[in-house]
Amino acid sequence: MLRIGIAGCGGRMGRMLVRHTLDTPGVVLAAGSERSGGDLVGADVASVVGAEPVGAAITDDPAALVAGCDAVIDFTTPAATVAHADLAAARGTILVVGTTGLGASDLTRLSEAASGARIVRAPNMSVGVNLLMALTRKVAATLGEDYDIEILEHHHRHKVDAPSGTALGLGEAAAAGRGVDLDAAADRVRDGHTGAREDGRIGFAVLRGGDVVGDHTVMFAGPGERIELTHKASDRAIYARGALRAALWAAERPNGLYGMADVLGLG
Ligand SMILES: NC(=O)C1=CN([C@@H]2O[C@H](COP(=O)(O)OP(=O)(O)OC[C@H]3O[C@@H](n4cnc5c(N)ncnc54)[C@H](OP(=O)(O)O)[C@@H]3O)[C@@H](O)[C@H]2O)C=CC1
Ligand SMILES: O=C(O)C1=N[C@H](C(=O)O)C[C@H](O)C1
Repeated sequence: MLRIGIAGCGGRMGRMLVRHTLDTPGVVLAAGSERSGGDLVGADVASVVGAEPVGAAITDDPAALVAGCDAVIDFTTPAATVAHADLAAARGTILVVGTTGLGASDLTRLSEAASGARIVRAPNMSVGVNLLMALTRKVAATLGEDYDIEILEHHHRHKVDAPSGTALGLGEAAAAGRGVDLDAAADRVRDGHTGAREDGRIGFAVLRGGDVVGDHTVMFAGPGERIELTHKASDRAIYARGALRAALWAAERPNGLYGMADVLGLG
């Protein structure tokens, strides 16, 4: 049995992960954490979904979380995630990272930590979105620059980072298909008198509102036609199932930094 610890177990994804850990064969709910001073600290981790106690109290000590399980699943904040990565590397604990909004220095910290731990990081753990990424790369590689690439995303009103990690991942896939660097090609914001669209750009458009779980479209707008590849999430369970699959997959792998394409065999 793989002992799972859920970082940020009181959050939207944290609760979904607790529920799925309780219901998934081969894993056991062993630990959970919340931010220091949070109301849930000290409660049984299963209580966040109203389930029978599992005998593990929610901690606000990240070291205790990492020490109390074989695999931490982390959908929290960039600052918490990099701290978990350092601790996971020191103990050889598996780390599955769903947190988005990580900066370049955070990603470097995760890479360094992966010399001491198995880390799976993905901005989206669903099977559908990872297939969409593979399709996006293929379509971008097939079409020429006369097809303008625009990436649209819509999320719930509580989301704090933009564009979404998934939208940026789709941008990376499109850029890789075209053989260009996303940082150089991306138009992440447009406002005012921007001038006409330049060839070769990859544009982003962000919507926030309501309780939308996560919608993403990659549009290839060409002369006389448009191709739109769309994924719409209606249940956060797709991310929780992917994260648990990643933890079980990583348990059989050597230390290193992996993505969902590795877990799903799409690489
Ligand atoms: N990769 C994927 O498939 C997916 C990724 N995500 C990403 O996951 C992240 C979380 O999303 P969501 O669940 O909606 O957000 P929430 O804000 O609902 O959940 C985050 C939780 O982490 C807690 N937290 C914050 N800091 C710490 C800390 N230092 N230690 C322990 N817990 C902490 C928060 O507590 P508090 O409320 O007190 O701050 C909160 O309970 C986002 O980055 C989101 O983009 C979301 C869905 C799918
Ligand atoms: O914050 C969310 O909710 C989501 N975040 C991830 C992202 O930034 O892409 C994944 C999913 O879209 C939901």
